[in-house]
Amino acid sequence: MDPGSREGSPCFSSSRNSLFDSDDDEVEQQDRESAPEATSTPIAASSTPPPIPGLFLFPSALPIKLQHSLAAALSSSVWTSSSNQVMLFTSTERPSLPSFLDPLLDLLPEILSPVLPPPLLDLILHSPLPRQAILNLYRPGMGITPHVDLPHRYEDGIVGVSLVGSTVMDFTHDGEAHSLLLRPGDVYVLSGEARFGWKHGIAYREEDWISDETGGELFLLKRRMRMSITLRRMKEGANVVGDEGE
Ligand SMILES: O=C(O)CCC(=O)C(=O)O
Ligand SMILES: [Fe+2]
Repeated sequence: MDPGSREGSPCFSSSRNSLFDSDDDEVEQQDRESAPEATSTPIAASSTPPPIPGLFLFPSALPIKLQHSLAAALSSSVWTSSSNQVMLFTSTERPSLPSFLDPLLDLLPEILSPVLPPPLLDLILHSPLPRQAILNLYRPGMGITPHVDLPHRYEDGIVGVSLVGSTVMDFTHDGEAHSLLLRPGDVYVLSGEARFGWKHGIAYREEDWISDETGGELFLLKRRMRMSITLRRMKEGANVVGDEGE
């Protein structure tokens, strides 16, 4: 089924450059099946977030039942074509994302409120700006090139949700690098410096070196399939498909 043809579905795009045919130098839509270049030597990742201002990790924030229902909905209604990345947008005409995302959106206040500063929380939860959801499917070996999500197109406060399998997200800035283990059910937020100043990416690998909490013992974690849901607010005027407005 093509979710784009569903009655009342949000604006839908699975084509690579529907919204991103711009000369922005940031990487946006990406082919995640093949590594664009040799991957640098991995740093052992840990589940403790690195000291990057504006990076927040909410470990195991999603109840197992919700993880399963989201993964099941993605499998049955989204990953039905060969595409492994799908973008959904809200707009005035289509103010909601698909209903299978509702339980996640409903839970976000409970997860984020105790930790995030109120203005950031407000932007993420209550902004009238249109919302975008990116749904990504990574098979073992797939990744995403280091990038900054387009700063002119998306607001601060990017929420990421990991499902099914673990991966390692790498953060780089001015020669500094950190790696963070993301487990199923984890939620992360990129804001401020972490969102605008640091690149984030996922190396094209089939396994990751992980260090335990103390930074001591290392073990190799084989990647399984991973699904992710990324939620962002689109800046004013950035939701017009085909009109870059820049
Ligand atoms: O899979 C993820 O958690 C990250 C996805 C991402 O960075 C993006 O789509 O811009
Ligand atoms: Fe990103």
